[in-house]
Amino acid sequence: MDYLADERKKAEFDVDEMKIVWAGSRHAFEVSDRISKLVANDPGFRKDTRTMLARKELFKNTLRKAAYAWKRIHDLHLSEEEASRLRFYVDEPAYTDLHWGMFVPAIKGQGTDEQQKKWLPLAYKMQIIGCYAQTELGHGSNVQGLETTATFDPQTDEFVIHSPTLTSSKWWPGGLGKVSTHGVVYARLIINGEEHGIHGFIVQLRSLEDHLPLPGVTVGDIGMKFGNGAYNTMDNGVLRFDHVRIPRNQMLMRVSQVTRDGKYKQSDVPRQLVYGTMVYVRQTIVADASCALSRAVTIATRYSAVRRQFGSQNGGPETQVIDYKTQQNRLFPLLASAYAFKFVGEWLTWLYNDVTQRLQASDFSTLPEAHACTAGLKSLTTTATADGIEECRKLCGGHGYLCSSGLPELFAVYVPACTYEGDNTVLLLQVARFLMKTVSQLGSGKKPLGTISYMGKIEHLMQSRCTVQKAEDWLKPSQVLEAFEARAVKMAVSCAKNLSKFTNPEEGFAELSADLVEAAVAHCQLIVVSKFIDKLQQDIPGKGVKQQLEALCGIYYLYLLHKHQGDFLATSYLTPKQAALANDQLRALYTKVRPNAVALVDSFNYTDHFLGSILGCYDGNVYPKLYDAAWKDPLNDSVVPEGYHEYVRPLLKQQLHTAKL
Ligand SMILES: CCCCCCCCCCCCCCCCCCCCCCC/C=C/C(=O)SCCNC(=O)CCNC(=O)[C@H](O)C(C)(C)COP(=O)(O)OP(=O)(O)OC[C@H]1O[C@@H](n2cnc3c(N)ncnc32)[C@H](O)[C@@H]1OP(=O)(O)O
Ligand SMILES: Cc1cc2nc3c(=O)[nH]c(=O)nc-3n(C[C@H](O)[C@H](O)[C@H](O)COP(=O)(O)OP(=O)(O)OC[C@H]3O[C@@H](n4cnc5c(N)ncnc54)[C@H](O)[C@@H]3O)c2cc1C
Repeated sequence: MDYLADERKKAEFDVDEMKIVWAGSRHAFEVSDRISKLVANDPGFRKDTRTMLARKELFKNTLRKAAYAWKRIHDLHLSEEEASRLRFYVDEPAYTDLHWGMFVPAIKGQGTDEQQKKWLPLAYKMQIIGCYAQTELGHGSNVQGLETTATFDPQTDEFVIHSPTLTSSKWWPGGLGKVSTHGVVYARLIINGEEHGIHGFIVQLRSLEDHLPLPGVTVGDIGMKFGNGAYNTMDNGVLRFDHVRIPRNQMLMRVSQVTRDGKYKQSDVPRQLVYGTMVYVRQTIVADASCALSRAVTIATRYSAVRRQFGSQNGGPETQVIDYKTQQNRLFPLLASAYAFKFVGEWLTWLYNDVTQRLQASDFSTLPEAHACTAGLKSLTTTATADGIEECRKLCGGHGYLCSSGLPELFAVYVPACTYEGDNTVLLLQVARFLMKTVSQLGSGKKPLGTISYMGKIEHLMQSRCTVQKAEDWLKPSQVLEAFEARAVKMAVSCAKNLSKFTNPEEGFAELSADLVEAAVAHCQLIVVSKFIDKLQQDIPGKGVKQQLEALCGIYYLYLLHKHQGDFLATSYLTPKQAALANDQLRALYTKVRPNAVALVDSFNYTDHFLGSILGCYDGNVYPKLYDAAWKDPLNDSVVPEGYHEYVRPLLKQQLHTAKL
């Protein structure tokens, strides 16, 4: 029986068409739909006991799943797109993520043609397994501060890789702890006593015969991480080198080279390309944020439609908690954010592909913007998604705290995304640097392009005032864009003015860094809002689909406007009355979205297997499932628990000395 059938009947739009919008294309939908069912129906990919397994058992099970996934990919002749969908629906972090997601891209992006020819075929067949070994015990954010050394030995034509201190131990790389045979290891290049900065080197870590560490290599897992199950399926590792020798041609030499006679040469590509793998992964993290958030929102929305508390009249049913405005005000902006992040993720993938093509044609002009966009949007979307998952847990009340809700594990797996691939604050400071540079160049005749083109309208934006007179005026895209542009430009200019008061710009930057981070957030929010609005300019078929997306877009920007009202008011673009009208419009949009809420999360097309949540199951039959699951918990295997006779019974039977106690 479908306990959510009434909700589904209320939908005012074509859910099948919305599924295609969400997937990106009809083809993408068909692939995704087919692979999600394939995974859901395969007992080899079961994951319902994951939070109950001890680490060793959990890890072994992940190794089994990864091998099984690889076999299925081969047996079924899956394409790259299908394999990537399979990884997504298997829904378990594993060493394979780092192999495919960072090791291979690092060789592709930073290796010469010759190096790619040698290493990629081995990596593609998984005859070697690689990780990305950059972070150390002492330094993660400060890449220039890494201590591992790679010293060129001209006698033998080798590099000597060494960990000179405890803090130079590699620490965190995923897949390193127990599985990787190789790593792209980042180290300070030293030639003839002279330092040449951080470079990547392909280093073999373990024997391909018996998997033992090679001489001079000390390697292991760094231990349990946050949450049950969760990211503990991954072997994040520690690694030390004691004068390990590798051939000279294992330095990744696309960006710079070391010749046989020990000369250091720089190609005509910018040295920042050494950071290229991080740009790539940040882009994939943005594309992934909408998936994690939409998953949590699906659970919270379906459950909020099932759950009833208070409000019974004349013995009738109580109120569905989704009908409380407070619930809507917490839930619907997250639903809207999931869609917003989907569209900005699609756009960022386009931007990344564009910059990659330009780099191949030696056009490096858009690299700073690509860096700022990937860094800023990675920060914005992961922070909002991690916070959003936790909010969804609270939206589900007490039951949200049960592992069977799926939300605790989802949060524990997701939250490190705020830290890995760049701490979110550190990344926003990169965006702020980019903004300050842009503002400082405004008078120079250099036209700001792309996501900072609005800075070209600075004079207009500094003076313009909001013209909204009634709540519906907040539905005009041009009005909304101007509001977000004026806020972003005014915050950036205010920071730049304050910075100019310092004689030492670096000191000023450090002192004003909290304001700079806020200016960076305003800029990134503008990007997300503008990409959502751009999406709505496209032809979107299907009854009512565009209207629902317009309502969600409105919720996304009006919620931000309400939350950051202080910024908008402080920059004098808005009056308090106009801010209040924005809030009136926001409430009106909640009412519009309410009957469509369940259908809007159905449009994500997630299987029950993928959701892994009793509260979010498609049929909404929550209570019997919760009740049954409780009895299946291993603690209920026996009526009287182990330890009763040892620890509880003696307490119950003790003779107290003081009867008054
Ligand atoms: C069980 C299931 C099994 C299934 C099996 C299926 C098998 C097959 C399936 C195949 C499917 C594929 C699946 C793939 C999945 C992919 C998923 C990926 C998973 C990802 C997991 C994440 C793991 C985490 C990894 C990491 O964390 S790696 C380490 C990351 N580290 C950081 O991010 C460090 C952060 N710090 C920095 O980036 C920098 O140092 C800094 C930006 C802070 C700069 O600091 P600094 O000020 O010192 O700067 P520099 O002097 O170095 O440079 C300044 C100038 O350079 C510019 N700059 C800086 N960075 C960049 C950049 N990245 N790009 C371009 N330019 C850059 C600055 O702007 C400065 O420029 P200016 O001088 O002009 O101002
Ligand atoms: C689950 C997980 C997986 C990972 N996988 C990998 C991997 O595969 N390979 C790899 O190489 N690394 C990996 N990492 C490491 C990760 O990239 C780093 O932890 C991350 O870049 C943050 O660096 P940090 O740990 O040095 O943090 P720190 O920089 O020490 O941050 C600590 C605090 O200091 C603040 N801070 C730091 N610098 C500044 C500044 N300049 N201004 C203001 N505030 C500042 C930060 O905001 C933060 O609040 C992984 C980490 C995790 C958690």
